[in-house]
Amino acid sequence: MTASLSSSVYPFDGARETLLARPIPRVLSIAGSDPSGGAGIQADLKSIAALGGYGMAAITALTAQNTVGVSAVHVPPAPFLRQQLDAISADITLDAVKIGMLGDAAVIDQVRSWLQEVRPAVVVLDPVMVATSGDRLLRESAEQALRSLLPLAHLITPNLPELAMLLGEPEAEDWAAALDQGKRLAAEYGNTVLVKGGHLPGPECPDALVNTTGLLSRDVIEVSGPRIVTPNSHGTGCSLSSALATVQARTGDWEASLREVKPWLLGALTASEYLRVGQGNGPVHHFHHLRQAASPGAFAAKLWNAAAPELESIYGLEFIQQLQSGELPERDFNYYLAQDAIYLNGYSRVLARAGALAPTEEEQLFWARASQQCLEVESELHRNWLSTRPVPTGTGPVTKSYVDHLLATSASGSYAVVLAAILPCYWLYAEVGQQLHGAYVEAGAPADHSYAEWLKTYADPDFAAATRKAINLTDAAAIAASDAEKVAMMEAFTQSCRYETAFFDAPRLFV
Ligand SMILES: Nc1ncnc2c1ncn2[C@@H]1O[C@H](COP(=O)(O)OP(=O)(O)O)[C@@H](O)[C@H]1O
Ligand SMILES: Cc1ncc(COP(=O)(O)O)c(N)n1
Repeated sequence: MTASLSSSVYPFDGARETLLARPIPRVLSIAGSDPSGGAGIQADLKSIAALGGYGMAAITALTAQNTVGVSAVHVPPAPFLRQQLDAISADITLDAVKIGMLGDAAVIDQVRSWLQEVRPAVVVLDPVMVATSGDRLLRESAEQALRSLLPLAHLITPNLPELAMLLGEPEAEDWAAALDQGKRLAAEYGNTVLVKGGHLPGPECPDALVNTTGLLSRDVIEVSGPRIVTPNSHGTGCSLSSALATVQARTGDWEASLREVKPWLLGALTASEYLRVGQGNGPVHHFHHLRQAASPGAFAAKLWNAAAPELESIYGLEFIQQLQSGELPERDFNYYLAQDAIYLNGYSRVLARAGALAPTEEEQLFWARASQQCLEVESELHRNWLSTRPVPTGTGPVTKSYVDHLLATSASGSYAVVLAAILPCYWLYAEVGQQLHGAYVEAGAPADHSYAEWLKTYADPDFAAATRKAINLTDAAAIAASDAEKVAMMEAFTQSCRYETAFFDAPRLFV
């Protein structure tokens, strides 16, 4: 039983593969090479790394170019691009894909059929046609083929000439006309369009996410910023699109991604003067922020490494295996539920404490809501699950120790340390829940499974979103924390992880 069970509960290669957490997103750029390092895959790899991702590149075309212009383009045989793409996707899970220069229709065909097969979770398409210098990077005859790629992208990031060309219209002359075109393109292909203001005059340089299907909080989300007076705009479009792909894989939220990427790009444009590369339109400084702060996602990645062995232990527990197979004795399940209700009451107080310590109103609201939801789940447990069962009433030893640990941390720890103690209950529970629910669905969602109703509660997208947010807030708190505080965060986090495991194992020991 154990063998077949572990393969169904545990479809991936150990706890290393996680369904929710992408602290270091694996991002593939499918683009052309710019040997001067400012645009194309070179800009993409720098941008992906600058935003905390792991970058990969499948090269569609080689250009001979510098900051002044493009002198030659060589497109290798398209089937070889397909070999590159297959080699990557056969081995590596891709959290996001960014597509840039494609060169010609044969290349586009290969990319299209590969995308149709692999269906990456995040696809950002920068429909590169003409370089800043005015040189063509896509054959005119391939423009129709490029349109056929649009339905396979989640986000399209055309500049104004590209937006006009995709619609077959004259170029927009002001921001209102550009937004109007963006809306029409988004409606035509059912995806999100990023309308970019780089090619318009004026002191402001706005960008806007446009989607008319209700995916965003509004049809148009504008993020403005000052226009930097600089000739160094070579590769801004490439850098923006690959940075967005990376952050989107981490946050799952286009608006939040743009709000994170836009200031970074402004910093890169502002600091471009320090690079002194070339005589023409120089590149931007992708790593301008490096000395100022640790990269986003880095601390969350460390936490995840600490949690991975614990997750492995959880999947090995008899309780989890029996819950999955349906063979869990009812009295064990009842004990678990009763302890969970007691735990949630204590946990809710600690979430409220996080709200009290939060540095911004937005974070305060997030934790205050979480605290309230926790009490609501507790009363639902009593109403729907515990009222009809014979359950022990006292607080078990593991529940007591876990809640005491959380309360002690919340009494004396900083905001960052409290978040680190809180996080495993979100993260490990969400991971275990997704695995259990996934395995249940894979087994055909049998209605006669003793715990079918319970397993179904694990498929809650709101909880997954809240977990992602809790991870990001903890990571952000770590960036602002001192070294000593980071050590305390790691201790609080690992201790809570151990209690998570012990909590699932408690029915075996104490019933
Ligand atoms: N001078 C500038 N100052 C500030 N942001 C800029 C400037 N030029 C371009 N950007 C930003 O760079 C990104 C790329 O924009 P754009 O130049 O319109 O596209 P592309 O590089 O594809 O031609 C956008 O986010 C845009 O707002
Ligand atoms: C290989 C390659 N890909 C894309 C661009 C466009 O970059 P930009 O529009 O910023 O000049 C470029 N110049 N070279």
